[in-house]
Amino acid sequence: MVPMRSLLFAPGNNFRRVEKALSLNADGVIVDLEDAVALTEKKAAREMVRKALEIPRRNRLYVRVNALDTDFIQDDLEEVIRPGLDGVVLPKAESAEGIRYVDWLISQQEKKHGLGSGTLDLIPIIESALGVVRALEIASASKRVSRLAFGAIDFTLDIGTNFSKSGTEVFYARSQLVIASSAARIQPPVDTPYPDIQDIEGLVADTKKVRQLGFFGRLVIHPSQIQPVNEIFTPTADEIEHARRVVEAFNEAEARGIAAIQLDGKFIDYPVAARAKKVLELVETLRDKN
Ligand SMILES: CC(C)(COP(=O)(O)OP(=O)(O)OC[C@H]1O[C@@H](n2cnc3c(N)ncnc32)[C@H](O)[C@@H]1OP(=O)(O)O)[C@@H](O)C(=O)NCCC(=O)NCCSC(=O)C[C@@](O)(CC(=O)O)C(=O)O
Ligand SMILES: [Mg+2]
Repeated sequence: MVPMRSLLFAPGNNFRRVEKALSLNADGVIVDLEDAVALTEKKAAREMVRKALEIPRRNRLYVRVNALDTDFIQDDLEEVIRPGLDGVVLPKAESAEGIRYVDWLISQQEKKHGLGSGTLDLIPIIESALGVVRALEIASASKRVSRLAFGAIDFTLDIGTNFSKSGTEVFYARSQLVIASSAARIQPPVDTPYPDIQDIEGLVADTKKVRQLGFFGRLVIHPSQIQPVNEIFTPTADEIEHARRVVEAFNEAEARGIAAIQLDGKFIDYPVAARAKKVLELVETLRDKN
């Protein structure tokens, strides 16, 4: 599993920002060809993505192409899929057929550029009512789909409201993405960008809330959002210590034929121990990455 705690967007027509994004500690960078790029700049932005692929980096590099209902997507994919690109982010994903079509377009480019078949990752952004309703079929449409992402600003526009600090209006959609991802056996979803760049306290509170809902990782739009988001998706020393004790105590009990014990007054059984093992696995993956 590739840990994707933070995915930083950088506008595809602003090379300085793309360069800077690639030098920061976001787990992934998404060079945007869609909404952050004016119609007149779309072509130039594709060239920037190719230039960006030559920059040494520690993070995974994705490109957000334009949506399926635009005239841009085919050329976007043709002109930006090159060795070094890790994946494609598809905005406004609404159907399994759409995902399969994009999967096929990506496969053509993989063949053309000598990339292994299926190497490129695909992250659909669910940001409409129809996308939320069809989340499971979108998540299951191609082996290439590693995880879904949520886009709350377009989503709330679609359902006729706005993305509020309380997030009441997106609670159902967020949970639907978590459940669909789990049912499709893909990675947990990545949450929407938090638009109030100056409100780090609000970002932290909202991100802790979505972690509890079952998300892993968040789209970010400004360098100041990377560290707080990375921290929330990194187990703390106390969480690691607790997970170690749970696994140790459970393994000992299991060896004696017991599968229900208590530790510090709390009940431990198979699913509790499995959860603790997952925490330790995440710690190992993050260690391998650094
Ligand atoms: C918001 C703002 C313009 C503010 O700029 P400002 O210049 O005022 O910020 P400052 O604080 O002055 O920057 C201080 C220093 O950081 C550098 N710096 C800033 N941002 C950086 C960055 N991202 N990457 C690298 N570097 C960066 C800057 O260059 C400067 O560097 P330096 O000069 O060296 O000091 C800027 O952040 C920005 O462009 N963000 C990305 C916007 C974007 O890609 N949006 C599209 C994707 S979201 C989307 O589409 C979601 C969704 O799909 C979801 C839904 O549906 O819900 C939808 O539809 O909405
Ligand atoms: Mg959007």
